Amino acid sequence: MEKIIVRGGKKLNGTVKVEGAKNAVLPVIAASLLASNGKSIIHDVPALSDVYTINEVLRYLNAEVKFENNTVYIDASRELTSEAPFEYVRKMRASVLVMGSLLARLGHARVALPGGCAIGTRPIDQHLKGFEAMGAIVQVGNGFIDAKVEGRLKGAKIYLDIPSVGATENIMMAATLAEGTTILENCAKEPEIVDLANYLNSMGANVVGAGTETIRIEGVDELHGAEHTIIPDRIEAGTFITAAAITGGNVLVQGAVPEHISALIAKLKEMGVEFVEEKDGLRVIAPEKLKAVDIKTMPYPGFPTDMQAQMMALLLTAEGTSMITETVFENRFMHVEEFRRMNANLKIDGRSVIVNGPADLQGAEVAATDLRAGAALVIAGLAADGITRVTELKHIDRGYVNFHGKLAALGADIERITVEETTQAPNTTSIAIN
Ligand SMILES: CC(=O)N[C@H]1[C@@H](OP(=O)(O)OP(=O)(O)OC[C@H]2O[C@@H](n3ccc(=O)[nH]c3=O)[C@H](O)[C@@H]2O)O[C@H](CO)[C@@H](O)[C@@H]1O
Ligand SMILES: C=C(OP(=O)(O)O)C(=O)O
Repeated sequence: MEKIIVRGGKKLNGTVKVEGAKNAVLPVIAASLLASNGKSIIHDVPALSDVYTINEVLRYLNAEVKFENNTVYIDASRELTSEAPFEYVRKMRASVLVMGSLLARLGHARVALPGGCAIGTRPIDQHLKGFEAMGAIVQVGNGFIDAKVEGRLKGAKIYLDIPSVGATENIMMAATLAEGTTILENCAKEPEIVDLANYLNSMGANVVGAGTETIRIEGVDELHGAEHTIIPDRIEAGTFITAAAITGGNVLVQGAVPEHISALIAKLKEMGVEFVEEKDGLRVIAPEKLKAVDIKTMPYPGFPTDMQAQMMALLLTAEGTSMITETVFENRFMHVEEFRRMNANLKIDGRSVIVNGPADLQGAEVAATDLRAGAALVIAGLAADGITRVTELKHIDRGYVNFHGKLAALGADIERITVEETTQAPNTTSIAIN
C-alpha cells in the first residue's frame, strides 16, 4: 500500500507548473474517435491514470493510440468496434463520453452502465435524452446502455434539465456528424466545453456558442484528425493556490488562467489572500491570518464543486465560522469524517457544512475518499501539527501528476512511501513500517 506522509508547518514558496486539464483531455480523446481519416495529435496531456484508462478504451475500440512526452497520437481511421465494457467504465465514469462519438460515427454504441460513486449517484439521463432526440433508440439492460440509429443521427433542439458537463460534451460530439442542425440549450459553460468545441472545429466540425448557454452545431459528413493543445488545469491550479494559502506561503502558479478561476480568486481575496498576475501565471501571497467566508458550489462560472474539499481544508484554518453549501453533487462530503480525524470541528446540516475555525489541526491517518478529498487531506496535513498519513492514493493519481513531488519542490515536508501490508492477528498492536 502507498501513503503520502506530510509533516505540517512548512511555508510553501517558489514556482509550480500546472498540467493540461484532466477534464478537458478526456472528452478531447473521446472526440478523436470521430475522425474517420487522418491522425490526431494532442499536446499537454497529463500523465494521469484517467488518461491511461481512456487511452485503453480507445485501443479496445480498435483505434491506434500512442502516448509519450505528454503528447497523445490517435489514429481512429480503422474500422472501430462499438462496445466499451464495464472494466473501463468501472475505473472511470468519463468512459461514457465515447458514446456520442461511437453513435455518430457507427450508428451504434454499447457502453457499460456507470454506477454511482463516492460523490453521488451521477445519472446520465440527460446524455440519453439528447441521443434519443437525435433519433437514437436507447435501451438499458443487463448493465449496458445500448444506443442505435438507422442511418445518421438527426439534428434536434435539445434542452438540458441541468447544465451537465458530460451531457453537453456527449451530445455536442454526437451532433457534429448528425444530419442538420442541433441546438443545445441550458448547456454547461465550463472552459473544458470550449476546449472541446475548439478541437471539434479543428477536426472540421461546425460548433458555435460553446461557453454560452446555447450551442449550435451544424452537422457535417465527416471529420478528420487534428492537432490540439489542452488548456491548463484550473482545478490543479486552484489546488496549489489553496495549498500556498494554508501555509502562509508565496507561490507562482505557472499556467493558471485567472478568468477560469475567478469565483475561487474572489473568495480567496475575501479571505485576505493577495494575487498578482504575472506574465506566465498567477502569484498567490497568503496573509498571516485567513478570514472565514461562505461558499456555495454552482455550475461554471460559479464556485467549482471540484474545489469544495480543498476549500474546506483552507476554511478550517480561517478565523470564524464559514458555511459551505454543495449544490452540484448530493453526497460530496465524505471528506468531513476524515477531517474530523484531524480534529476539525465540522457540522453537516443537509447540503451544507458549518466550519468552525480556526481548528487546531492534528496529523492523523486518513483516507482519500475521492480525488479532490485526497488533495484536500494533504493540504490540511500541510497546516496540521504532527504527521498526516494519507492512504487510497489511487484517487489522487486520477487527477494529479506527482502531487507530493510538486509540493516537496515548494518546500513541503512530504514524501510518498510504499508500506508492506501485513496480515495481523487480532488484538496485536499495529506496526508502522517506514
Ligand atoms: C470528467 C469530468 O469532466 N468531470 C467533471 C464533470 O463531471 P460530470 O460531467 O459527470 O458532471 P455533470 O455536470 O454531468 O453533473 C452535474 C450534476 O448533474 C447530475 N446529472 C448529470 C447528468 C445527467 O444526465 N443527469 C444528472 O442528473 C449529476 O448527478 C450531478 O449532480 O463535471 C462535474 C461538475 O462540474 C465535475 O465535478 C467533474 O470533475
Ligand atoms: C469528480 C471529478 O472527476 P470525475 O468526473 O472524473 O469523477 C473531479 O475531477 O473532481
